[in-house]
Amino acid sequence: MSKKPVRVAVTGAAGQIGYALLFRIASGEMLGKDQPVILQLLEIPDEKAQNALKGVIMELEDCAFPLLAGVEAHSDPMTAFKDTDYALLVGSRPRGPGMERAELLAVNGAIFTTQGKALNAVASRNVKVLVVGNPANTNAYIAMKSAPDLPAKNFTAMLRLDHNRAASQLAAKTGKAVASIEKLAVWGNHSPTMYADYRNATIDGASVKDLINDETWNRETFLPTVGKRGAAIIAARGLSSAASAANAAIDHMRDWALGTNGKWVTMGIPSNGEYGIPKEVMFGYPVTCEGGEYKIVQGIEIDAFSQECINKTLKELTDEQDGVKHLL
Ligand SMILES: NC(=O)c1ccc[n+]([C@@H]2O[C@H](COP(=O)([O-])OP(=O)(O)OC[C@H]3O[C@@H](n4cnc5c(N)ncnc54)[C@H](O)[C@@H]3O)[C@@H](O)[C@H]2O)c1
Ligand SMILES: O=C(O)C[C@H](O)C(=O)O
Repeated sequence: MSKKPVRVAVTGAAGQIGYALLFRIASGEMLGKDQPVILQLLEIPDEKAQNALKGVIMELEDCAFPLLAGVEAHSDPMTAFKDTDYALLVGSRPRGPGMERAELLAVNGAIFTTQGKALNAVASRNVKVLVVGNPANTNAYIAMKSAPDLPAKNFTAMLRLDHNRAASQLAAKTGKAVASIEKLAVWGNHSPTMYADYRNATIDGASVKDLINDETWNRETFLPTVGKRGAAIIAARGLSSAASAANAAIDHMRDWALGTNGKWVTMGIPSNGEYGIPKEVMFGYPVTCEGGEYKIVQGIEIDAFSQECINKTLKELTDEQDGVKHLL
């Protein structure tokens, strides 16, 4: 018997990430090739944006996806999020050249108060929320704090693009297949302060740290390359990453919903005090997923350099949190 359709809300659906994301969700790449979906798409109540959304919906229809059980266009989060099982909060302004993501808080932060409240009021009580819009960690924190009737653990931020970027850099450095990399972690904020940590990573069982054996490369090339990759893409494309961001969103939700078979992935999640991070800070952690739940990888040794990196990214996040108190 075929499965009951699930409801997937996507905001910013007519934007560039939306365009790279929706067709893959509708084709079953996110929730499985046997899971029908109803797309509940949100755009701003502006004629141009709503027209663009209509065009995207026409294209979705023209794909005749067997798993697409319905598509709805919305301009109000209170209807877009009704009974939704999954919510991908993409809609918000991207940064331009020369900006840091934190500078977007002033223009984007309030979106997540409104949308958190709407999720609180009308979404499924088990909704899984992924915040993509930047600055993703603090926007996810705002949404979580604006939805007190939903479990805090249901709110997550996207660090998966950083995880995938780090894996790809390590594959290139070692000349090994990216799929063979295990036990990689990215700690903290989706910003240049993030700490991509390959101390425990393995390739076909061998230590990546031993294979590379170059701490200067780690500190002076790898960490800045991964941390500043978003800016490098903006400089090259004139626009922020879209296809790779959509791909990371698919990876994040698929792994959360369907499990990782013990493999470590990175998710931005509200801390419960793990690794000394204060409760509720939306922090990038290595996790494994099973049965629709994520679990932080425990027992990782934090050496002095790692602690220094974690402290730096934590400080940035707590400063961002302090700066949005007026929105909560
Ligand atoms: N976390 C990550 O790894 C990551 C990666 C890439 C991009 N991003 C961020 O994702 C966001 C979207 O990027 P994009 O390239 O798709 O931008 P875009 O400008 O192409 O599209 C954004 C869309 O969101 C819509 N929108 C704005 N406010 C909205 C609201 N309140 N409700 C619903 N829709 C709204 C806009 O009308 C627009 O169509 C940006 O903030 C960007 O910085 C995050
Ligand atoms: O860097 C940006 O502003 C977009 C995105 O967060 C990215 O990492 O590519």
